[in-house]
Amino acid sequence: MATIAVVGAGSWGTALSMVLADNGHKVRIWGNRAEQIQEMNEAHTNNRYLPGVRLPESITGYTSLQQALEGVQNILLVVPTKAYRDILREMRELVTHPVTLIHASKGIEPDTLKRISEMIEEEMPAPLVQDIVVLSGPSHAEEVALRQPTTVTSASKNMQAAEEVQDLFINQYFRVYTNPDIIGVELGGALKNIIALAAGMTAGLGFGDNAKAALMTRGLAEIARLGRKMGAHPLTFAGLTGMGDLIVTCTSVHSRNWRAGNMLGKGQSLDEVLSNMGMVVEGVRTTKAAHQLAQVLDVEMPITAALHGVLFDGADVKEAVDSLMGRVRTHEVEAVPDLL
Ligand SMILES: NC(=O)C1=CN([C@@H]2O[C@H](COP(=O)(O)OP(=O)(O)OC[C@H]3O[C@@H](n4cnc5c(N)ncnc54)[C@H](OP(=O)(O)O)[C@@H]3O)[C@@H](O)[C@H]2O)C=CC1
Ligand SMILES: O=C(CO)COP(=O)(O)O
Repeated sequence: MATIAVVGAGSWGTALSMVLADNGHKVRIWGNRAEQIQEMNEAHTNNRYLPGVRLPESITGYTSLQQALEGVQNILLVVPTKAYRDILREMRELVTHPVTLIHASKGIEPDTLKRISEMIEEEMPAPLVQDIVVLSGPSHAEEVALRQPTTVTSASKNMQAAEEVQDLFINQYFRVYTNPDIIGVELGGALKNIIALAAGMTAGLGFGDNAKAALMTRGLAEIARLGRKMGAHPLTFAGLTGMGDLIVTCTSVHSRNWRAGNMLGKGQSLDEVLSNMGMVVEGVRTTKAAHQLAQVLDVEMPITAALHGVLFDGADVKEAVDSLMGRVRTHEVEAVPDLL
């Protein structure tokens, strides 16, 4: 059994710590708020992020990053994407031997247009980090913490590392597959948040399941279009980290992105929505990044562009829907014209 450091004590870091603890591993979870770490160590709860859930006693909270990381072989990084650069810079001063860095976050950095594994490579190059493994899939923390059946994917350029991470996490309620397509896995997890925001918005406007299905299907088409251009394997988008995560995020009451979109659709401002949420809504920054990527790589992403207009350029939500519905008519499947 291993000792694993989990950096990030929010909902997902805590739920994944529970999976590791259930598998017999010792977990050192790091968070930056002393009162929260004290609660985790003494009451074995994390009520702000997972209310009503009791944590296994083999999870120990740390406020010292140095102590949490000392001597471990595996580090699981689960902070919001915007915190990555700072935390990685702190970590590189503390890590003394080559580690496997597992990340379970979902986002793309605006302006640099980097995926998370690329940020890790930049900030903690080899030999500090031996392997990078991404853990992603349709998995709301609230359900994992109740030990409800969940499936995810472990992706790495090094399949042996992906399999080692599969071994750490897999159990009877948490089934882990492997996939070598780290680009597709990271993009699917990050980009579905954009579509979930849009799906929440249409629900907020009072539209029904037809609109939701349209967004999910056409959303997947534009995710795959960008993904192919970025070197992902197209089939990854039909899997857990593509279609699977799109389904769960666009249809679950747990999704922060869907709920944020819903509030926007009902007329709240972006600032109001983000301050009421109290948890990370990754899709907002990722919309900015994906819109930039679409422009740089010349990929058509109409839903992303419409959402970008609403979030950052003051466009009206209803008008954004009208403009999407009124686009120039086209084929559904891009390969079809070649076949005719
Ligand atoms: N929740 C879920 O079901 C899932 C989430 N994810 C992904 O996991 C990542 C983390 O999300 P999640 O745990 O849900 O987020 P939460 O909002 O639940 O928690 C965020 C955590 O990160 C900490 N944090 C925020 N900013 C910083 C910072 N600058 N430095 C260090 N720590 C910071 C917060 O600390 P504090 O409390 O002090 O603010 C908190 O512990 C996201 O990328 C998300 O997309 C992926 C799959 C499922
Ligand atoms: O990624 C997730 C589920 O797989 C969590 O989505 P939200 O961040 O929208 O809650």
